[in-house]
Parts: sequence; C-alpha cells; structure tokens
Amino acid sequence: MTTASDTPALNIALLGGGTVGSQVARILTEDADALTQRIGAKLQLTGIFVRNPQATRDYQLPAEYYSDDIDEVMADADIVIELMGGVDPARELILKAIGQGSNVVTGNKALLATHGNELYEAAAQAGVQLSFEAAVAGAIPILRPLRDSLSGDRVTRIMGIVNGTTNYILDQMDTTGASFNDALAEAQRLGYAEADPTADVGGDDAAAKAAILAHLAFHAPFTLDQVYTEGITQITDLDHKAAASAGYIIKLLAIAEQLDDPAGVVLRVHPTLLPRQHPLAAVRGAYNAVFVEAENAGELMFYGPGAGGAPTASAVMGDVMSIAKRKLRGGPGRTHTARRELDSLEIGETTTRYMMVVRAADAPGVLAKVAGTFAEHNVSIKSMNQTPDEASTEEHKTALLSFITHRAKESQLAKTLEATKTLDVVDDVLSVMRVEGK
Ligand SMILES: NC(=O)C1=CN([C@@H]2O[C@H](COP(=O)(O)OP(=O)(O)OC[C@H]3O[C@@H](n4cnc5c(N)ncnc54)[C@H](O)[C@@H]3O)[C@@H](O)[C@H]2O)C=CC1
Ligand SMILES: N[C@@H](CC=O)C(=O)O
Ligand code: NA
Repeated sequence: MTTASDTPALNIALLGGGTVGSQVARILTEDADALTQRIGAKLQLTGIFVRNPQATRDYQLPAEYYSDDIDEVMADADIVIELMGGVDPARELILKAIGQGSNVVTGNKALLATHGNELYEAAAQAGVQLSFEAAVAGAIPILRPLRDSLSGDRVTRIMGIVNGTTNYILDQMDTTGASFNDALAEAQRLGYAEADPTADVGGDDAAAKAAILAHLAFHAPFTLDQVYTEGITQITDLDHKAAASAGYIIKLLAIAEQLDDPAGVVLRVHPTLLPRQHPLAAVRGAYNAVFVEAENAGELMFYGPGAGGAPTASAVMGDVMSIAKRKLRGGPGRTHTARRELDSLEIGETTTRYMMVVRAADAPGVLAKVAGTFAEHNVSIKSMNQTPDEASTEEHKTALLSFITHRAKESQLAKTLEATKTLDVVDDVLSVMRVEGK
C-alpha cells in the first residue's frame, strides 16, 4: 500500500497569475487529492512568478506562493507552466526552463507562432516536453488529435472559429445589436481577450493559431507572417445587413489548406460569410469550432469553449497530467519538430467565393455592364439581387446590386473587384466579403 509519504511529488512552477494562471492555481490546489489519485504522484505548486506579489487575484493563495524572483520560482521545477503571454520575457524564460531540464506547458500562441521552432528544437535537444494544447481553441482538444490521432491520415484542410473574443463580439452584434466597443469591453471583462485586444480584433491571435494548427496538421513549420490576415474592425453595419438579407452570418474564420498545384499551403484569416444553416454558424459566444478534412477520416468537427480562465486551465492541466505520467514512467520528452518543408503560398492561389455589394446607377444596361467585369475575369455569378438604395435621388437614381459568385481563384476575384470599382456606372463598392460553405 502506498502511504502519503511514499507518494512521489512533481514540482510545478507557474509563471503568470492572471485569468488562466489563477484558474490553474485553483485546480492544482482544490483538486490536489483527485489529481494525485489519478496519477499516483503529487503535483506540488511551488511558486507563482508575478509582476506584483502583493496584488489580489481571481483565486488567491497564501502570500508565500507569489514572487517576483524568477530563479526562486523556477528552482527544482519538474514542470514550468508559462501563462504570462507576449514574446518577451516569455521566450527567454521558457528557454531557461528547458535549459535546466524542466518540462514546459504554455498557452502562448503569439510566442509559438513566431519563435516556436527555436523552442521545439531546444526542447527536443534537451529531451524535455513542450506542450501547448491551451494555445489553440482553449479547452478543445485539437492539437493532440492532430498530432496523434490523425498522424496516420493526410489532413487536407482546416477551417475554424479559433478566436473566442471576436466570435463573442460578432455574435453580440448579430443577436442583440450591441455595439462593437460594448461587446469588446464585455469580452475583456469575461477574460476572453488578450492583454492587448488588438491581437484579437485585428486577426493576429487567430492567425497565430492558424500557423500552429497548420504546423501540426501538415507536419511542416509555419509562422505568423505567412498567414494572410484581416480582422473584424472594418466590418460595417451594412456588411451585417447585407449578410443577413442574403441568409448568411459573418464569422472570423481561420483556414489552412493544402494545395497540390502549385504545391503548398495557404493560410488565411478573414471575416467570412457562412450560410445560417452551416454548423459553424451555430457557434455562439466565446465558443470555438474547428473543422478538419482528412483524406481517410473525412470531415471531423471539434467544438467547445475557446477562451476564458477555467476552460483554458483545463487544457493546461491536460498537458500537465500527460507530462507527469510520462515523467513518472521515465519516457523521453516528445518533440514537435517539423518533419519536412512545405511552401507557404500567397492567398491569390486559393479559391473562394465572394459577395460584393455595389451602389450603381439605376439605369438600363448597368447590370449587364457590372456582370460583364465578372465574366471578363472568368468569375461565374451564382446569384444577384437588386434592392432600393436609400441614397438614391431624382437627379441620380441608384440601386444596390448584390452579387454572390461561384468558387474562383482569389486572384481573379481581386481583379474583378478592381475592375468593378473603375466602372463609370458604379458609385461605390460598399461591401466585399468571402463566402464559404455550400
Ligand atoms: N484568457 C484566455 O482565454 C486564454 C489565454 N491564453 C493565453 O494564456 C496566456 C495568459 O493569458 P491570460 O491569463 O488571459 O493573461 P493575463 O493578462 O490575465 O495574465 C498574465 C499574467 O502574467 C503576468 N505577467 C505578464 N508579463 C509579466 C512579466 N514580464 N513578469 C511577470 N509577470 C508577468 C501578469 O501580471 C498576469 O498575472 C497568454 O499567452 C494568452 O494568450 C490562451 C488561451 C485562452
Ligand atoms: N484571446 C483569445 C483567448 C484564447 O485563445 C480568444 O479570444 O480566443
Ligand atoms: Na485546445
């Protein structure tokens, strides 16, 4: 029989005591007995590195846990959990942890999408594990399935809602008519947003996740700067109305797809119109969902809470438990080093659909002229709708023409857009959005 004193212990150092860090501290403390029972070892939280040890936190432990002395906190750590965010000093501290032989768990997608390869290499060389399930889609187990369960298949495409803050904002604007700023403030209050929310609303957070997803799905390294990125800050009321009247909803999607000709991967993040009946259209609030298409498995969908303290802490704890089990068994660290090089292609190489709303003269022949620019660039129109324009006057009668195209190469769609803008019968292109789903 194992007595309490025979139970082995693993030391855990926590860097960061904010939204997620507090919840990890809570789980390690409140669920300590259950965790020990599950793995046969104690997970001993030895210290929490914070900027201000005196500050009060969402989950408060006794004062002796908090320190601004990194050496003291990290000394003798079997596992270092980095939940500070940002590139510096997180990068140095993770390298320091790896250098001293500690295993590392992080949720820091901004760091992994820019300096991941350096960190994966360092971990592989040191024979320690670097795990980061929390970095993509919060609580949803998505990285482990890609890395393990699907490693015998060929993933061809990933499409997902991977930023909780923007999904929350778009959902609030769509369903309650909330303003962008009010919805963002609420997302910050609920702990979904990054410390600097421009990464959320500008699309960079989703882009970082797209790069990480692509790395694991396609077994090749990708970085943030290879992701074509548009956020949600430019979306107007008119975009929402145009989408709704055509039966669509706007979602910020991250898409990673493998092309055969030319061979490579296109990574993109942008607001996208989805049919209201599409499964991703039903993803509300700060929930996330990731569609994975694989050659043999077919279509898979992963769904769950994508942000917030407790859900993200769940993913962190999953990594901690997995490392602890491996460490107790005495196995080597797992490496995430990419196995091959795969070109990252420009967005122009991919195919997509567009909805374009233009304000044009309400006169004979106008429709044919606008439609002509689509034909000229080999873009087929799926549907067209004309609605009255509130800005129309007796002197200058105008109407709103809304076009939805069939799938075409991005570069052809871009040329169509440029040509449409220059037509003398077109006053303005009011809304342009990509469309996914059937
Ligand atoms: N909040 C969320 O829903 C999710 C967050 N993440 C990631 O988890 C990490 C932590 O996120 P949150 O807990 O939301 O952030 P937060 O801003 O609430 O907490 C960060 C903590 O780190 C501390 N910190 C930051 N820089 C420091 C420095 N130089 N020295 C000492 N302490 C420092 C802060 O004082 C704070 O206690 C980030 O990388 C974030 O991207 C990942 C998934 C979801
Ligand atoms: N700010 C992020 C947090 C989780 O990764 C988000 O809103 O999704
Ligand atoms: Na996850």
